[in-house]
Amino acid sequence: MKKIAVLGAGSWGTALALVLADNGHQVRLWGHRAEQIEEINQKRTNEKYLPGIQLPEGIVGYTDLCQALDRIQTVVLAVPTKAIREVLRKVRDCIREPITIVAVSKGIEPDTHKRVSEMVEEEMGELLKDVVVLSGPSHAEEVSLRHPTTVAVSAKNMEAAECIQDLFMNHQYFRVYTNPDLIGVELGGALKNIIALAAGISDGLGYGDNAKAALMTRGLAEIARLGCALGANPLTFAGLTGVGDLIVTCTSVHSRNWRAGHMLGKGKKLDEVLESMGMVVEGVRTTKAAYQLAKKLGVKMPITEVLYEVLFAGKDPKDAVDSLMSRVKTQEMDDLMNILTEPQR
Ligand SMILES: NC(=O)C1=CN([C@@H]2O[C@H](COP(=O)(O)OP(=O)(O)OC[C@H]3O[C@@H](n4cnc5c(N)ncnc54)[C@H](OP(=O)(O)O)[C@@H]3O)[C@@H](O)[C@H]2O)C=CC1
Ligand SMILES: O=C(CO)COP(=O)(O)O
Repeated sequence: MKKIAVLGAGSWGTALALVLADNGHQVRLWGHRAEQIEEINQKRTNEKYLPGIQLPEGIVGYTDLCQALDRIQTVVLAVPTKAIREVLRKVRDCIREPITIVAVSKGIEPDTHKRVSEMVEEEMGELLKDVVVLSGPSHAEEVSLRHPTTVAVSAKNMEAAECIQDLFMNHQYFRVYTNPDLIGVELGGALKNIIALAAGISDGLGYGDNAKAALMTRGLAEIARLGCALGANPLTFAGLTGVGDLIVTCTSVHSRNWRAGHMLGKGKKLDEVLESMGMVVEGVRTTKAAYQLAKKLGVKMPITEVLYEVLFAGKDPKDAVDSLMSRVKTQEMDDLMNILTEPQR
């Protein structure tokens, strides 16, 4: 039995706290809203983020970050990517010994183009023992119902990743693989959110399965192109953190990214969509980061480019689809063959 702190009492932090508590660990779930933490401790529910779920006794809610981190060696970081730097700066003020951070957020930072593990390294410096990334097809809503789920963990230090594999592995419903390709694991989880937004738009416009299959397949091609330009192993994109997460996010009503896209396709404006969601839609910031990266590296990402125009330049979603369909003819496997035959960085 270990003591673990989970930072971020939203959907994913609470669902992962539940897995860890089911595995017999003592879990301190930190959140910044007093009334929500009181609800977790008094009623054993977190109705806003996981309606109808009864939380195990092994989870104790905290609003005081330093208390939550007292004598803790392993921290699960489950806040939106936008909040990571701010939260880690507070963490640094609470601890004296290096800790292991399990990073479960999915995104790329605009402008710096940092992956989550890179942001963690930058912010924690010498107070970081290891950063392990956990990613894969895993909606919090289904994990909290204890429905069978698979994820992968990755790190520069694979021994640390194996320890985290053991921590989360639950033989009834939560199966954890290791994957040594840290870059690929992080990029697959972050970039699929862009395609999920696009798939939601397509569904919102009333297009059918053909259009969504096209977006998912050609989306995976552009994820792999950018990923490989950044040093990922192309095979990772055929795994859980690549196509696996792409499937779950593009085809599920649980997905916040798909739901936001669906509203955009129905004609709502981005601001009102984000306001009405009440939960993080990571794909919006990641679209900006991927658009910038694609331009910088000269990587073709047509779906990301038109989505960027829809989100940030007022392009009509229907016109975005038309501009994708009217592109010059090309050979389907051209770039993919280059990825598979050229040595990766
Ligand atoms: N939900 C899922 O199924 C999965 C999510 N993820 C990833 O996990 C990350 C978190 O997502 P998710 O849990 O869904 O997001 P939610 O929107 O459900 O929850 C985010 C939580 O973080 C809190 N938060 C936001 N900013 C801060 C801050 N500055 N300080 C402290 N707490 C803060 C929010 O508080 P408040 O209530 O005040 O907004 C909320 O409790 C994302 O990167 C997402 O991509 C990964 C896999 C699955
Ligand atoms: O990453 C997820 C599932 O694996 C959750 O996706 P959303 O953030 O779109 O809900």
